[in-house]
Amino acid sequence: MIIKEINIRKMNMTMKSPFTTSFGSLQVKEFLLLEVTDEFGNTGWGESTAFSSPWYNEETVETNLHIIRDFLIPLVLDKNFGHPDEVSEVFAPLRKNNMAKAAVEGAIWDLYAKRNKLTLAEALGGTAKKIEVGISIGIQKSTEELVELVGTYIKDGYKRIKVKIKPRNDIEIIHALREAYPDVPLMADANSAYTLKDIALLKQLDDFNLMMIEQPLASDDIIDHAKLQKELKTPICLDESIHSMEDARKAIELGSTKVINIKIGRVGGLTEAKKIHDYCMEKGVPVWCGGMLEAGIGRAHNIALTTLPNFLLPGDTSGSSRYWEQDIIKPEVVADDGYITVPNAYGIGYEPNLEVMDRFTVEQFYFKA
Ligand SMILES: O=C(O)CCC(=O)c1ccccc1C(=O)O
Ligand SMILES: [Mg+2]
Repeated sequence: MIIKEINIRKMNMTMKSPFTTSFGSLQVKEFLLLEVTDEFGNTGWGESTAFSSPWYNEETVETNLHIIRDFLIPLVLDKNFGHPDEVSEVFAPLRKNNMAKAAVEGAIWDLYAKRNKLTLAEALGGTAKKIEVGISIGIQKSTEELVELVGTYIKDGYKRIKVKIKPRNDIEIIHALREAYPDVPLMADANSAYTLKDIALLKQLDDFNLMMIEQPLASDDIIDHAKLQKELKTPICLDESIHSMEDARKAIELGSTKVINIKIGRVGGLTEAKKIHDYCMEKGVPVWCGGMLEAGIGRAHNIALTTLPNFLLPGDTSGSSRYWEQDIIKPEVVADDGYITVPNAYGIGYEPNLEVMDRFTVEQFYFKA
């Protein structure tokens, strides 16, 4: 397939409610969408998961725009690819900037699947017809409000509840949630808010039968996580620390993690995500699909990835309506009793809703071979 046209949309959408983590609060979401077109007029869509500011990782919407326009597009425009894995190869000499790479590679994966009359899930080798999903809940104003909110999501049927914790907003809320919901599959995500000085406090979490604790220590660490895991019964799951299959290998060899959260953007695209998945499967380490508060295009990519067999735990991919008044795809993603049905249509399986997309597009950049 020859990449003939690329259109970048800079989007600005406001979420229904702010999402608060240990590193800050987010409600207005700026992000990039990419549409690629081949020599026959087939199209594919990708979404960048970088935020406006570099607090989750070092990338931003603006750095992604710079890297995509000035470095990645010249490597793909008017070039011929037999398979999207080759895109990942041509991007490899450029260091990091994984979310920028993933947005371009993701659009080409969708295009590839459509051209070959496959669903994106099939193109990846996934077989699940429906996926189990959980929900990730930000820090709330009070413990009472959190307990109530969690109750509504349990009623909705979400298969796993994840709550954000940070110092002084941890043991008390987990204790309250366990009192209210003794048996619900529950986990906590610290987004790197702790250090090894907090071992005694983190050990208290062992009393609450959590499925796992996500990224308790520094965002670039795998050494201290190994030390912490030796002290904890609760399994550690790494998010921020894993950018590649090599990172996954090292973390698993060191004993820093027992579960891995795979985010397509963080690892540089679906090709690398699949490599991490396959490596973890071989090692008996379960994975699940993380989320970056995506709009419909990114959400659709997450659903396709989750159909691979080692996605053994419910991920963060909730339905569109949990985030947006109106999503940018048709139909919207629906989570029903904690299940999302994998779409049958070719490629990502959802159509772009151009009317809604246009409404939230603030700028476009068009490239033609
Ligand atoms: O609902 C989602 O998309 C996942 C939300 C989430 O947990 C998250 C959202 C923004 C940045 C980081 C994270 C995370 O998984 O750490
Ligand atoms: Mg996380």
